[in-house]
Amino acid sequence: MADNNYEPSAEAKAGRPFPVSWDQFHRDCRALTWRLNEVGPFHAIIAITRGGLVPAAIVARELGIRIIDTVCVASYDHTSQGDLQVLKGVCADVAKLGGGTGKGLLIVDDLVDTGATGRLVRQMLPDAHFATVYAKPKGKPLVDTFITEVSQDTWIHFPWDTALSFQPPIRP
Ligand SMILES: O=P(O)(O)OC[C@H]1O[C@H](OP(=O)(O)OP(=O)(O)O)[C@H](O)[C@@H]1O
Ligand code: HPA
Ligand SMILES: [Mg+2]
Repeated sequence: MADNNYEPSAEAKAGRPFPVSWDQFHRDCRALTWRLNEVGPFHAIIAITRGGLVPAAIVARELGIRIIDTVCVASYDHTSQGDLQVLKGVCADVAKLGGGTGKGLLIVDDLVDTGATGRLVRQMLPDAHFATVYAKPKGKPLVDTFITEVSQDTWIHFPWDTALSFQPPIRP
């Protein structure tokens, strides 16, 4: 019997796959850092877990930043904005460095899609600089610096979520 409550995943809705290799991701993070180097200096980096952890490590290495905090966010249903839960906020030492509003702090995430996560962290730290590697049109206005824009119907496959596998030829 058909399941009438079936809700396709955000990935299935997006439809257009965009696989990113480790090499490409590293290159894109470096390109992002070149731009951020023009904006800083920053007192500390705040990685939005979990996707922001990898770019944050690369950006921190390139900019020589050693104070790194996390904002831990869990989204249970990616199809609506109300389902985000902050599991851990910015720690007091880092919040103090940003004067309470985030001034001089750099927030890093792998991408913005609908902008729900970005909106949440912006509310927490309105004066922080928000950087992502990739941006989709809906979330783009929330980001201060990003490297590559992809269409809203694209689903980015990050290297930590994927593995090499056989692909059938285009012409069978
Ligand atoms: O702009 P949005 O629609 O909020 O989507 C962007 C967020 O979604 C992904 O994280 P996800 O919540 O899937 O969790 P993860 O980082 O732990 O993989 C991504 O890492 C961003 O944080
Ligand atoms: O395009 C995406 N790829 C991976 N995770 C995501 N979370 C929201 N959008 C995406
Ligand atoms: Mg994330």
